[in-house]
Amino acid sequence: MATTTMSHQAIGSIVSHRPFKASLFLESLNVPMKFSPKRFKIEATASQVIDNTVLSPSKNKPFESKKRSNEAALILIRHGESLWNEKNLFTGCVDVPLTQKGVGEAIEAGKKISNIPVDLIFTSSLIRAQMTAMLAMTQHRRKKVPIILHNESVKAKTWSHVFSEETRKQSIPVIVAWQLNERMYGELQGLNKKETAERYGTEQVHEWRRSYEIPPPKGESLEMCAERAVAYFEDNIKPELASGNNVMIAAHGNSLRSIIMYLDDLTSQEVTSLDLSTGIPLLYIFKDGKFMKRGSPVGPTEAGVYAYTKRLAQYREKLDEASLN
Ligand SMILES: O=C(O)[C@H](O)COP(=O)(O)O
Repeated sequence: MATTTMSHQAIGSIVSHRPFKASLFLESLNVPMKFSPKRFKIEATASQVIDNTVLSPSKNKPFESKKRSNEAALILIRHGESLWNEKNLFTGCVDVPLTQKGVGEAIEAGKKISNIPVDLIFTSSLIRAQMTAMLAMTQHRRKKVPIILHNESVKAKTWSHVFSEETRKQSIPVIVAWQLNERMYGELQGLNKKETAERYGTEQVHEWRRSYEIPPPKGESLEMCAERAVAYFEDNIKPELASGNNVMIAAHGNSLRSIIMYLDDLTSQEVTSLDLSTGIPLLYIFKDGKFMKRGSPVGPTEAGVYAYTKRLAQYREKLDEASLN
C-alpha cells in the first residue's frame, strides 16, 4: 500500500480545503435536502439523486444518459491492495489481482460513493482496477449493473449486444482503456521495492518512483505516463463530463497522479510529493469547463474531506470533529 509522503506544506494546503460542498452538487440536480450543521449531513436519498438524472439515448455508448444539470461528478479511485502491493513488488503493467484486503477496500470505497450518480465507468485494462470498479458498484444505491463494453472486434461487439432498452437503462457501460494503465515500470517490474532501494539507494529509487521526468530503467516516467493518460482523459472522458455524464475512473497510483496533476494544475515539483492510497475515492465536480475538487466522501450520507491518502482523510476527519465539539 502506498504511504504518505506529502511535505508539511503540501499537507497544509490539502487539509485546508473545505469539506465537500455536496449542497452545490445536489442543488444542481434539483435534489431537495436538509443539512444538519453538524457533519453537513445530507438527507437527500440516493434515489432522489439518481432519479433527478434523466436517461436518454446518446452518441457512441449504448447506455448513456443526459442530465438537466450542467454539472457532472468525476470520481477517481485507485484500485484496492493487489497481491503485489502486499508483497511490496513493483507491479506496473503486470496484471495482478486484488488481495482480500483490497477487495474490502474496494467495497468500502463503494459505500462512500454509493449516493453519487454514476453514468459511465472507465477502467484500465488491468484486472485490479476492473475488480475495484465492479466491487465498488456492488454497494451503489441505484443497483445498476456495470457492463464491460467489448468493442475490440465487430464480433465481440455484436455478440455482447443488449436487446432490451429497459435493461440497458438499468446498466452502466464500463469502458476499458489501456491508456489508464499503471505506468510501465520497465526492469523494476517484479522486483522488491525495499531490496531495490537497498541496491540502488533510496534517493535513486524515490526518483524513479516519484519524479516527473526520470523514467525507471526501460520504463515510463510519470511524464510519459501522463502523455497517454491525460490525452485519453481529454479526448474521451472530458467530453462525457461536458455533456453531463457522471463518470467514475478506476485506475492506478501513477496514471491517476498524472490525471490529478492535470486537474489540480500541479507543477512537476508538486507532483513528486503526491502519493495516493489504495481505495480512497476522490470526487471532483466539472462545471463550466472547470474541475473543482470536492473531497473524499467519508460516508454515503456525509460530507467528505479533501485527501489523497487514508491518513490525511482520518486526520481531516479528526480536525472536523474537534472543531464541532
Ligand atoms: O506499480 C506499482 O508497483 C504500484 O502500483 C505503484 O507503484 P509506486 O508505489 O512506486 O507508485
